[in-house]
Amino acid sequence: MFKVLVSDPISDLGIQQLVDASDVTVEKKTGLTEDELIAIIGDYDALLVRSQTRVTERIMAAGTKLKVVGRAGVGVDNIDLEAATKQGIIVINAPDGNTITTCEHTFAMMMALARHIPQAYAKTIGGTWDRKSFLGVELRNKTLGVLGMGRIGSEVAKRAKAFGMNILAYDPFLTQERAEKMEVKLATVDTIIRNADFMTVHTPLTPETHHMISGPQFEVMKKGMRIVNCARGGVIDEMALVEAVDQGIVAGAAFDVFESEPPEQDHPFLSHPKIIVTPHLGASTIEAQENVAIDVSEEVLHILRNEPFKNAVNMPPVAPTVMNKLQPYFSLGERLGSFAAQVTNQAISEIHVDYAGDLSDVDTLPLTRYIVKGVLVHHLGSEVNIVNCMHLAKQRDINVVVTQASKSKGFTNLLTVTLKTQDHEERLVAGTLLNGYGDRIVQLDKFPVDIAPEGHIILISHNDKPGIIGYVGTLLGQNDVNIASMQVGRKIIGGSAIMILTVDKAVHKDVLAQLIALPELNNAEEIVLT
Ligand SMILES: NC(=O)c1ccc[n+]([C@@H]2O[C@H](COP(=O)([O-])OP(=O)(O)OC[C@H]3O[C@@H](n4cnc5c(N)ncnc54)[C@H](O)[C@@H]3O)[C@@H](O)[C@H]2O)c1
Ligand SMILES: O=C(O)CC[C@@H](O)C(=O)O
Repeated sequence: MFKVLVSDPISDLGIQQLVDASDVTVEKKTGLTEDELIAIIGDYDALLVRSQTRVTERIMAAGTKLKVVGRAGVGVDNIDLEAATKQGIIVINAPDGNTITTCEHTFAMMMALARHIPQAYAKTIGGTWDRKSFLGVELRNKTLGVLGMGRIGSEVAKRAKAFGMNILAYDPFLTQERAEKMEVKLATVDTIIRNADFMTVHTPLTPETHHMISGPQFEVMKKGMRIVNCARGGVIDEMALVEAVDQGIVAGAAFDVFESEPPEQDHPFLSHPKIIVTPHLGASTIEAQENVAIDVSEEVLHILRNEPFKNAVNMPPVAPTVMNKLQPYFSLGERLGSFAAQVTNQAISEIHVDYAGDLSDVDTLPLTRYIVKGVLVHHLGSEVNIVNCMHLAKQRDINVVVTQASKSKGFTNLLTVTLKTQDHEERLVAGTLLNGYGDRIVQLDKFPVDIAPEGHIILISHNDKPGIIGYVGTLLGQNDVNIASMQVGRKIIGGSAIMILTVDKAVHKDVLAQLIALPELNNAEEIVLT
């Protein structure tokens, strides 16, 4: 008999199939502290949570029988995925069940913002009949900027058209073709900021999206913009937003999520007349809570019964024979994918992986998954794993093409990852596992190189002219950036060249801008491989 613990309020109807299962007993114990959970978790095979329970490393360690943690919802930021993976506990989520509900909440917020509903309500029930203070605006003919065109962003865009809005959309995976199909205009973040009347964010919180709307963006923002965040706190810089509202740049904002939840009592959003808030209610409808609970319960049953499942967000086991041969390459593959994604600036349409040498005659699918995960994780965050990455790539119209047995260029094994974009840009990164030396990147586009794929890397493209190395070294020194290693590569004297520096810490965007401004330097970008 499997024992399932439900530690957050989750829809009864949704978990009915677990309750009805003859091989499962379900117990509900909500509001437990970490220590209380640790004391009992050893008895359970599965734990079902929403967003309140923080499933920490200590809880996982105490869960000696635990096979699966199920999250009734999308975001898994309350679950320590690394600890789960280490313990061999599968973490699953329910990514589709609350999409429409959250999209509808976004509209509720947008309209409440446009028509000052919360402020007008408060005044009216307080006994003041004030019709002058609450002049609103229509959505019709306004431009809506959508940042993040995944499940929720796409549904928002679809509905915004029915309101007669013009939609500018940005997502690193949104191709021109898909944008046209969805009847939205593909735009850059900068274009959206400068032109939209309303802007709504639907991205996960990743290092790249953290404060993606902050001081510099507010400085150039179209005056009078209204902003909605029903995604994750931290995508928009809260303090910079308050300043922008006070300066009259932003006409109003509606937030369902906060950088820290619940926010402190003195959080400026809670008393600002032009900022309206809800307590993370995006997914809180009867329908969505049933949907996510049904989805997650179904998956928990599959896992407990050793049946195939689909929505795992951490690493599933790989067959031992395959594991022995491929495991040494997993980290290299993921880093090559991540490197390639970070140097590709257009929407990716194809991930081409070529295996050569020792890798030309094995079933490389598990390794391909690590590469695809590396490519996607840069933009999609911790939701991507080696189970769902192929599905996520397909959803975004990204072809994954694998070839084997091409020439290994003298290496005993060679992995070559080429990302192709809708604009026919191609970025190629090749790597090898060198006996005794570990992972190396050995080719970047047309240039042979030799880099350890780790830490902070600065990639510079420049013209092969005397003195450039000196300029770069001096500028980085002036900015307190210590160079650990440096390499230059070129095909012909005086032609285009690249310089690759590994440095000891993160490089500020300003320093990259100063590098780009140096003579003969065409571009400088930072790649971070964790
Ligand atoms: N308020 C709530 O209660 C609630 C409910 C459900 C989901 N959410 C949150 O809403 C967000 C979106 O959920 P979803 O289901 O649509 O996820 P999704 O994965 O389907 O879509 C997220 C999209 O963001 C894109 N993205 C990543 N980095 C980007 C960047 N720098 N700029 C623009 N786009 C970028 C990704 O490519 C992806 O297409 C998530 O953060 C999720 O946790 C909140
Ligand atoms: O209400 C919840 O459970 C949070 C929902 C949402 O943030 C999610 O990530 O699914």
